[in-house]
Amino acid sequence: MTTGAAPVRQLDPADATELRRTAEKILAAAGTSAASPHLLARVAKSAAELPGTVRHQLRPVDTDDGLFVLRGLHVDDSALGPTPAGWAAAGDGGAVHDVVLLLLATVMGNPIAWEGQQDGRFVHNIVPAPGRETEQTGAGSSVLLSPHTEDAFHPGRAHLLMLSCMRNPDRIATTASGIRRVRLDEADIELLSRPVLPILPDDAYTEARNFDGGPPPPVPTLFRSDDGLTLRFDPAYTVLDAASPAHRAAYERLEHELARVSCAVRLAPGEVLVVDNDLVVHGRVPFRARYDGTDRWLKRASVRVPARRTRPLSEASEHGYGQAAVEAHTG
Ligand SMILES: O=C(O)CCC(=O)C(=O)O
Ligand SMILES: [Fe+2]
Repeated sequence: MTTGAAPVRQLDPADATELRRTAEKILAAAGTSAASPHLLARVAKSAAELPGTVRHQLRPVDTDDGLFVLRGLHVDDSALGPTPAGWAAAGDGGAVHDVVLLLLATVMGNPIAWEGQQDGRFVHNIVPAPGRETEQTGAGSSVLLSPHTEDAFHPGRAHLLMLSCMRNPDRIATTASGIRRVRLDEADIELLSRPVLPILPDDAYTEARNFDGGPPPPVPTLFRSDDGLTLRFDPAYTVLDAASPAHRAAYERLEHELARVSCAVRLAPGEVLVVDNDLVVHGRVPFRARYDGTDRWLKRASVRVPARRTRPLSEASEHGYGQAAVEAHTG
């Protein structure tokens, strides 16, 4: 694993101030950062009016790493309040940062929410939760969160994932591995491009896990899009028994390659990691939660980018385990 390799984009201090003020105004008018038509309409309008310099820093991911770190947002630790003990306790904690992230996400595309996750909010709180230390979700801590595509089980999953850092005193790393950096031979790519392996909903989706509207669809792990190789990968929730020994061996080689090219991103307050969810799998190293109000705290937004062609057309017929992504902005 390497460290410090992520491309950095520096936000102008004046732009950071503008983002903060805009978010404060929106929050004052909406009263909460929870999803509402009023909030979303204000965000859409304000995002369209942001300066060209902000837009430039939020241009699409443009390197084979498939990610960048945006630096320079304001986070005042003393004004933030204690880190909540789990997302359910977060409520409007750090709400102004939710709105800043929603503005940034709206510049990059169309933010999505899931009815069944974190009360349908468009910005999720990623904090360790007592009793859930060993989970393979953002609530976990003591175990390695293994590299995964976000919401890999679903055809409506995000194209971009944005992680905005509120605090991270122990400099705990998010990990990221780009498919364009791995070395695999043609035979492995061919095998892994076959739709063989079902990916089940993760533990954050209780309702989807009880879905009985059809068998889990087998999906390809790799896809050669017009734009280059992309992946859909979540070993912790993949039914590997569905594959032949040769297929499983290829899958294992891919896992090893992703580990080999993995880089560690230790987010600091005011930084936002943007990963292309079709090019990069992300995870998190294990850590010991503090549960004293000073824990690591990230805000997360998921974004769809209209007219992207990085996925197989066959995804359109998947049932998505009865879950539907809600788009923030329509029309
Ligand atoms: O905690 C992290 O750095 C990443 C967690 C994660 O996988 C996510 O928020 O989607
Ligand atoms: Fe994730």
